[in-house]
Amino acid sequence: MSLRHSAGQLSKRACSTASPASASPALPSLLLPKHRIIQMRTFATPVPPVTQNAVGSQGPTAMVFLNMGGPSTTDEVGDFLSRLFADGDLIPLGRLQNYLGPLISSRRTPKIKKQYASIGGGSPIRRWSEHQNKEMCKILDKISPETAPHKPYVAFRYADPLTEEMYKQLLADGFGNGKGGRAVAFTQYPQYSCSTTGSSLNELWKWRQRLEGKAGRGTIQWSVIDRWPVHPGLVEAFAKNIEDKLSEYPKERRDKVVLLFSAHSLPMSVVNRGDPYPAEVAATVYAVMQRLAFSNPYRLCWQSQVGPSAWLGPQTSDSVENYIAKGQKDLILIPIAFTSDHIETLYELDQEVIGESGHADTVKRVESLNGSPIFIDALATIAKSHLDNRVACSYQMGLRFFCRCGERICGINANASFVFAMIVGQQIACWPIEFAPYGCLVRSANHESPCFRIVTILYNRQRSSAELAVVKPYHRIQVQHRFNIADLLAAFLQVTQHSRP
Ligand SMILES: C=CC1=C(C)c2cc3[nH]c(cc4nc(cc5[nH]c(cc1n2)c(C)c5CCC(=O)O)C(CCC(=O)O)=C4C)c(C)c3C=C
Ligand SMILES: [Fe+2]
Repeated sequence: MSLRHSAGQLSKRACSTASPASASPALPSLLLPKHRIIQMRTFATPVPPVTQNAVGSQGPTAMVFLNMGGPSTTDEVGDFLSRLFADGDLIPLGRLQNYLGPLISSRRTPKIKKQYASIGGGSPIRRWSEHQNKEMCKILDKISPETAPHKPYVAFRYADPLTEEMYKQLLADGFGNGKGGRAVAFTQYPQYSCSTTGSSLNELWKWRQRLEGKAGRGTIQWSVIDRWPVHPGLVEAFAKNIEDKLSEYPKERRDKVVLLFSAHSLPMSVVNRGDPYPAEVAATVYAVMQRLAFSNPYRLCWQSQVGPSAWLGPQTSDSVENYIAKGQKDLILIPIAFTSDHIETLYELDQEVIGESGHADTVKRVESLNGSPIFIDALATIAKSHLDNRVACSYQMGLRFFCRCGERICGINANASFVFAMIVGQQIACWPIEFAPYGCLVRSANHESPCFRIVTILYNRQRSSAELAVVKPYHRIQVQHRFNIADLLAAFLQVTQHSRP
């Protein structure tokens, strides 16, 4: 079997035709030498893709843009903030979430309303997201006819259209409901954070379970584009906008303009648990500078911290102040972690940082990617290679447990005696259940995710052994193998290291 077949296909096959025993060979293979693992891949049988029409296309394909969203009008600010402060993936308030969340959001609403009023009465993110997705789908129809037609959908975490609304629309449009069909969840955060993309995926998965969890066969086959921090098209789009802005400075000063990349900050508590976002943002910055042949001095700084806790620095506003105080007044601000304009570019950077710098003629900001044709082409290229590769998600997703971001979601405490595993293609990822991704899934009747084949491993702490059980909906757990949990984890790490494409 080609590695390129999606785990979704594997899971569908396993669920619809096989007894639990048919899923077992992949796991023992982890304990085998590498050549045996590769051999096993070639034995498996390819599964034809789901087709929804009779003319040979695998389409339609739903292309679902995930993002946080923003209030389109000032009247929506209250709801936007109350959803945002209710999200424990973004702002973990523990047991006090339901009490403190509404309190903080209602206190914050008047101030934030004024900010949205001053940028034209709302966030442009919905307009840009719909435009970018529509244009990307037009390109995809041309470059990927085998998965056409591509249908654009937007799922926001805190504003309309919410994930629930998008999912219901998908079902109304003929996806799922026994017909299967393919949908790609395409995060619009280029760099992965558990607080952003992670939160959107958990929300998507929650609604998938609610709306399709009991549907059985013919549910939507999901796969995920979870990050794309150094895609050449993204890098080119940023670089082009920077070159355009640099050209506004007189030639003799141009090389000395300091490029100040600015990304939304993260609380240090999130950084310290290993969230990949800071490293991925830095990777984008370095790739852009490489493309610019390091034409200018540059720095990365962080903006928009909220509340009194420690956040990743230096703060963008402090950096600008310091450079100006030292006589460096030619500065270009480059928002590097968001793909369209929003309150942090239009209000915080333009009005606060630049407006209050006293040097609005020499401190400038590059255009956000918004309608950039280079950027929209890049989106199409990223989507095309994802569709071609038929992988469920990036390898990085399997290591999500290292940053412990599933701990809270799962609601199972750290002493839980379960290990959770998923098979991604022919790979296996596993981790203590309290760190499992899509934690809600573990509690659901149907142990199958949109992307992954799920197996559960019951871990017996006293015996330090584990029992692999394939959990089928409405079936008793069937124990199939016993093995040492340390071996299993070691094998997992070995497999992921050796079998990257
Ligand atoms: C990559 C971008 C972002 C990361 C990472 C991120 C993390 C993060 N944000 C908060 C708290 C708030 N963010 C708010 C607004 C907001 N955040 C981002 C992007 C990221 N946030 C954007 C683009 C926006 C604005 C949306 C728009 O206008 O379209 C807000 C609300 C505004 C406010 O009250 O100041 C809060 C609150 C945390 C705690 C966090 C990391 C854990
Ligand atoms: Fe934020």
